[in-house]
Amino acid sequence: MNLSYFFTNIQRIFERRYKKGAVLYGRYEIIQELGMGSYGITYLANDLHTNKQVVIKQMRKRKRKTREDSFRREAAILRQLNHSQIPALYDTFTVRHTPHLVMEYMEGDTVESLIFAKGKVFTEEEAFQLLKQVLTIVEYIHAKGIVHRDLRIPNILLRDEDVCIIDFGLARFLSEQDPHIETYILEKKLRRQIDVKSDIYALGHFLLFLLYSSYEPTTKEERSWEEELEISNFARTILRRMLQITESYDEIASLKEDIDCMLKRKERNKHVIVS
Ligand SMILES: Nc1ncnc2c1ncn2[C@@H]1O[C@H](COP(=O)(O)OP(=O)(O)OP(=O)(O)O)[C@@H](O)[C@H]1O
Repeated sequence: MNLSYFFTNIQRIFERRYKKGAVLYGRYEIIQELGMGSYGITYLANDLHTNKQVVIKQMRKRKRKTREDSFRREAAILRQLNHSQIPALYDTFTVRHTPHLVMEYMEGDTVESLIFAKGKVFTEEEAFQLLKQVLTIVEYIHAKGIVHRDLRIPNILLRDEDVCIIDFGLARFLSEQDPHIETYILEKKLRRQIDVKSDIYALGHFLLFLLYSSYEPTTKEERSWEEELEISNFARTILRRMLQITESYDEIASLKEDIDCMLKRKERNKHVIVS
């Protein structure tokens, strides 16, 4: 027996992870495990009442108190959000003292798997077009008084032409405070502050991943993104503000305005070149 198989099985027993075919709460039949995050184990399941596929998140056992609070908060946040590009919360239940969330299954590819498994390449224009779609959803989330705090490539997925945002496990109401914020290192602080700027900062890194998808290294020497990426000056200026290298955007609306302006300029330049 190899070591990783051994540890997986120990964890399965300790966490009481469900196997394919298990029926939870007399209603949800497990199809497969999708992954184990820091707070929960996520499954794809079939809702036997509606015959629809759903996602079930089972709270992990360790650090019970923190995780229970986090599950309650995630449920409260999802309940506030009513948007076709955000998973709807369908149900919550507790079995054997373990809370579970049942939510909408957002079928599609995460941006992470598109880039790293499927080799998708984004041009500068495509990257900003995609970012604009994400921003429309994030603007809605902020308008509901919520900040996501985990806008990374595995949590943004593409379903046909639509973008979806998943995993609200770290989301917070903007009215809350994080008592540990001062103990975080700078990078974590910038991502986790309960402020809309954290989402803008995280989306700066999201944008870097999109732009790097078309990057071909010409030297082994590691350089900064500003040296490596060949992007327009306008794109660079926007990115610098998103990453808080220069004065940060205070809200999504002004970032969207800049992106619109940049995309319009690109469109005009295309016509100038053609005519
Ligand atoms: N509503 C959903 N629809 C479709 N897939 C989902 C949904 N929620 C989660 N997933 C998928 O389930 C897997 C596990 O997700 P989960 O959020 O539990 O953990 P994680 O992202 O691996 O870790 P962490 O939460 O610690 O970042 C991921 O591959 C994610 O894409």
